[in-house]
Amino acid sequence: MTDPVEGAKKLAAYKAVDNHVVNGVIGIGSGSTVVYAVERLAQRVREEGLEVICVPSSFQAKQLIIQHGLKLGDLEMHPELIVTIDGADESDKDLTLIKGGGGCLTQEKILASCAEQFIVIADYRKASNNLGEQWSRGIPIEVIPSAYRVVYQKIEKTLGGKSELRMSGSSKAGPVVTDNGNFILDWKFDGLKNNWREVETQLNMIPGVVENGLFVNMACKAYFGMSDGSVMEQTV
Ligand SMILES: O=C(CO)[C@H](O)[C@H](O)COP(=O)(O)O
Repeated sequence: MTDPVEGAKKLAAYKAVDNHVVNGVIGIGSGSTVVYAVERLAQRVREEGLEVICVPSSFQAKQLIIQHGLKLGDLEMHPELIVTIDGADESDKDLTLIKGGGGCLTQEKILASCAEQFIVIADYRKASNNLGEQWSRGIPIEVIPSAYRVVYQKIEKTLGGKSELRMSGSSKAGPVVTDNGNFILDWKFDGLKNNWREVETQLNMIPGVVENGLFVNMACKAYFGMSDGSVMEQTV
């Protein structure tokens, strides 16, 4: 693989799957790094007879599971997961994450909360000391469509910063619509906030907010693929 970023994603994903997946029910996150995790899972199923049921966090994850011929499950049938493996947009020194760059934060947080172990896989660009150092697109917040304006006004009034409604771009006129039929606000917070747990709670207390992309005290380990071909492991 010549692209260093893609190579780094693959290294992290393969190592996490090798170190953490045993027979059982697995949560599958979303994004481009997770593609490699599903690829490795499918290899292990073929080569080692690994027996896993995969619970997806998004339409994309469901498609990946099906395309690789893996067993598909859901939280109604399998509310307890041995591990969830997912990417991140940024991860700080405490493994507090920003997630939701792909708009799937709500299901991703649910799957993370149902797992004995929540493992992060990412390339070297995602590791930082403090949130906001690497990821400049803000904290994604899933909102009920009719409330997007009142939510962003309330966020700006209580927490400052600036929010933007995420737009679809050239493929469709209008805003991004999540797998749940909602909108996404990207909140660019001002400066450094220290107490992310409090911020996460404050955001979720605003009527109209479905969930936000701050994952606090959820991840137990992160694997970062590095540009030199190594994998940096971070544990809390
Ligand atoms: O939170 C997510 C999607 O909602 C992704 O995990 C996050 O955006 C990272 O994606 P990628 O692996 O493509 O860098």
